[in-house]
Amino acid sequence: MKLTFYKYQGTGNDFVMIDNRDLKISKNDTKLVRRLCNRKFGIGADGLILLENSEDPQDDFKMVYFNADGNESSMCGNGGRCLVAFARFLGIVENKARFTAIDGPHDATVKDGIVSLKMQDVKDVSQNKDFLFLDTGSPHHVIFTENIATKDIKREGADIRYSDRYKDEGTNVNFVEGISEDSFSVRTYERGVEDETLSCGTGVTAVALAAYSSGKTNSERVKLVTQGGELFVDFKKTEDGFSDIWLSGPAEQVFKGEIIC
Ligand SMILES: N[C@@H](CCC[C@H](N)C(=O)O)C(=O)O
Repeated sequence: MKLTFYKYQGTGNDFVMIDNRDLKISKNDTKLVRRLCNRKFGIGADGLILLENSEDPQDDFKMVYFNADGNESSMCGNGGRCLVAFARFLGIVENKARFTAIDGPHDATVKDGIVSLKMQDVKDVSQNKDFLFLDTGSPHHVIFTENIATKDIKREGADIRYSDRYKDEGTNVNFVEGISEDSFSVRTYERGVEDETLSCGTGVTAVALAAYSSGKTNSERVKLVTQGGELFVDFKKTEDGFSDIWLSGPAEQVFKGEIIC
C-alpha cells in the first residue's frame, strides 16, 4: 500500500502526520510506526501523529500520538501544535481549534504563524532537593543547573529516565539554565525517542511551571529557548496549582510524500 504522509516540525521537534479519518492505519501497528519514524529506514521523526475524527461533537478532530519507538504515548505539546497547523492545512479548522488528545480536550489558536495550545491544568509540582517533577500531559523531571551547552544530555538523561525512581514507566528529563528573570535555556531527553530532541513542548511547559514554583521567576509569561527555537508559556498561578496554561510557538509543514508500506 502507498501511504500519503506529511512532515511537520515545531521548533525542531519533528513529526510524521497522517490524515487517518478513514482509519486506514491501525493504532496497534507498532512496527509500522517505528519504521516510518526511523531516520534511516523510513521518513524520520521524533513521533507520529494520526488525525482522526473525534467522538466528542464539540471537537474538530482527535489526536493520537506515538513516540518514535512505535508506542502510543502521553501528550505531546509540540505535536499538538503541529497537528493544529495540519488540520488548518486540511481545511478542517481556520484560526481556532478544539481537539481531544490522550489527556483530554485542548483549545488552540493560530495567529501570524504562531500556534498556541491550551494545556491541562497542573496541580502537583513535586519539589525535591536537586530536581522538580510534574506532569504536564507527559511526565517531566526538571533540573536547574549550569553549563547545559556542554552536557551529554543523552547519557545524563538516560541515567535518570532508567533510574529506580521512574522504573518501567520512565520520564522525560529537562536540563535548564537561567538566562534572565523570565527566560530559560532548556535541553530535553525524551522518553520514547530515547535521545535528546531539539525541543519538547510539554517539557518547556513543565520548566516554566517549575521555575515559578521554585521562585526562579515571578513572571506568569516565560520564554524558553530550546535547541530548535523559542517557545513561550503563559499561565495563571491559582491556590491549588496552575491554570490557563498556553504553549505558543511556530509550527510548519516541511514536506509531503508517499511511502510504500
Ligand atoms: N515531544 C513532546 C513530548 C512527547 C511525549 C514524550 N516523548 C513522552 O513519551 O512522554 C512534546 O512536545 O511535548
